[in-house]
Amino acid sequence: MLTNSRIWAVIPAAGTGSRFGGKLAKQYLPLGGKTVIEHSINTLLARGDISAIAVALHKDDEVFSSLACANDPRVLRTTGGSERANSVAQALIALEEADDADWVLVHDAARPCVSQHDIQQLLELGCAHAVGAILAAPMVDTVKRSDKRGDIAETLDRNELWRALTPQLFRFGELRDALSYCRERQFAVTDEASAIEYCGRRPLLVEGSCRNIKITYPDDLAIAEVFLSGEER
Ligand SMILES: Nc1ccn([C@@H]2O[C@H](COP(=O)(O)OP(=O)(O)OP(=O)(O)O)[C@@H](O)[C@H]2O)c(=O)n1
Ligand SMILES: C[C@](O)(CO)[C@H](O)COP(=O)(O)O
Repeated sequence: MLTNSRIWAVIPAAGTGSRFGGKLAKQYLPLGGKTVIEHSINTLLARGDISAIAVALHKDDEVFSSLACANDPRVLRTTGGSERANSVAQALIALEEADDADWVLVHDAARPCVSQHDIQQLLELGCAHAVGAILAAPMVDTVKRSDKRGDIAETLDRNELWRALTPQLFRFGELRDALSYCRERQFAVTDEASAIEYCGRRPLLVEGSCRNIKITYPDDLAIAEVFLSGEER
């Protein structure tokens, strides 16, 4: 057993996909015979040790209820907010039975290619860590910082740089309080780890597959199709 505490999950799915474009939000686009979000949710549902999954939906969402996973007794719905962090905070509130010491995995609806292997690694290492952990991918390119004109200001040491992925794993109460702390101070929080970091804590980086892409632009969908095609995950 990974932990004596329960494990819950949150799927922020209230975004409008402004960078992707199109009429239908990217989480509902078809991908390998399902929608993008169904891959993300089904991969978590396939684990028997997740007590429930709270999905944060856009206030005008009319699609989610038509998906098969919407009828799963472990899938709860709530309305998200204008920023991703607000959507996550709302979803935590929806998990009414969670205790502060329980663990919660937060995973973007828009990351349909996450593997069971990477989730298992995250849980094994994260539940053994004092703060929690996130999946992340080491930087493979040479990285530049630009100045205001767009000229190169410096070349960064990529050996210290990682791209933050999801899922991200934290104690339920600590994450709720960290998000609230940052919201009150209007700190920019683009992932759960940054909220925890603002509170002076240092989560663990767990190396995950670079196939765990976020569908952000249209080309990403074609890449995800290739990653998911006929593959044992
Ligand atoms: N207010 C928001 C914004 C984003 N998300 C979710 O957070 C994940 C990652 O966000 P991103 O890829 O930025 O999605 P969008 O906000 O939809 O895209 P964009 O920034 O291009 O508008 C997605 O699953 C998205 O649905 C959310 O729940 N609530
Ligand atoms: C949480 C996240 O997926 C980590 O990379 C990301 O920060 C969310 O997406 P956004 O593009 O920053 O909204």
